[in-house]
Amino acid sequence: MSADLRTPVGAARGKPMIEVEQLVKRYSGASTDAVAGVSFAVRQSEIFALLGPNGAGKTTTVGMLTTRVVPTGGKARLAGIDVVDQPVRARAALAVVPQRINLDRSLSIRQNLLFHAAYHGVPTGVARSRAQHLLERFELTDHADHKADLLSGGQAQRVLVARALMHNPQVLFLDEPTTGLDPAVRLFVWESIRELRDQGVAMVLTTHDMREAAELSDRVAIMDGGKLLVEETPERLVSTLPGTQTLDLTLDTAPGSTALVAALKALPNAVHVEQIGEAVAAAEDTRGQRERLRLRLYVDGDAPTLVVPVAEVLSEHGAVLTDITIGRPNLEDVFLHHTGRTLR
Ligand SMILES: Nc1ncnc2c1ncn2[C@@H]1O[C@H](COP(=O)(O)OP(=O)(O)OP(=O)(O)O)[C@@H](O)[C@H]1O
Repeated sequence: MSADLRTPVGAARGKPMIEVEQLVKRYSGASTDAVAGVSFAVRQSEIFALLGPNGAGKTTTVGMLTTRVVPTGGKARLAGIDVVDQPVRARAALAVVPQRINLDRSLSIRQNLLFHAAYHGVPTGVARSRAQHLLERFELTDHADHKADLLSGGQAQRVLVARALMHNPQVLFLDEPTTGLDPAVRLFVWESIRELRDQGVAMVLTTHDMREAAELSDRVAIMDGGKLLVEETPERLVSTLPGTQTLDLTLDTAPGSTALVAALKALPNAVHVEQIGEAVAAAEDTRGQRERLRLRLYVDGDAPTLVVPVAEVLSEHGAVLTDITIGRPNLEDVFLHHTGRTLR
């Protein structure tokens, strides 16, 4: 990155760059709050992931922080600037990498970068050299004068990140930054995000991809029903889960599996059982109506020793095992544990 891009490399994670206090949004006509009193802070050189199922309130929260949505309560400051009292100054401090490619298709890549800089009042000379630097940094120089509508998805995503950096933001909001990208471009974008962190940028990442959240974030918040349920480092979140290994079971069973789940939970070393997603109706057979169920068993100790006892319990309850996988708890399990849902 160019020398003019913000704080020196290795800047200490220090000053709070995003400060959110009891932020509330109730859309007009709604009977409940879309965001119901959320508080958190993100420091310089920190990546904060905001995770949650559909309708949790993530977009609304980010909307308030980026001045697109007016809060109905609480406070939010970016780089010390109140987003409601001083939206223009707040917008100068922030940038958004959107999920949807919203480049001006009639302009070249370079022009897209320069227009963005002009909108933010960056002097022309500075904008030109910054654009050149970012085009090189994001390996876009060969395409700099091509129209934006000729780009591949991966190239367009790199342009979106480059464009966001044209006015040198202190706070960056990333919305599903690598969805749909091939693995190589994805790693490249991740690497660029880490470099920005090293340069002092504070980032809020919204993603449905648990691997992305685990790879990038310093802290993760899980949101549901307009509230933050937990907020911690990814490692600590995983370590607070019950059990050290997991057994994922897919089975066909009669509807209503309470007794089966209780019997699995009662097995030695089984510490917790969670249903993954909704049960799906399966074909009827001689035993009557059946459904397909996915369960995750959290196990203390050696999960393989539980495979035979699990099979016995299933057979006692007339269930047929169709798939079994041994794993370790990860961020996805944390999500499931707190929201009762998988991400997709
Ligand atoms: N403009 C709006 N007017 C009224 N209600 C809205 C508006 N935008 C969002 N909502 C409601 O606010 C709640 C939170 O929605 P929001 O889009 O913030 O959630 P989200 O976590 O971003 O979900 P997703 O992952 O689906 O994008 C939902 O109940 C949604 O229907």
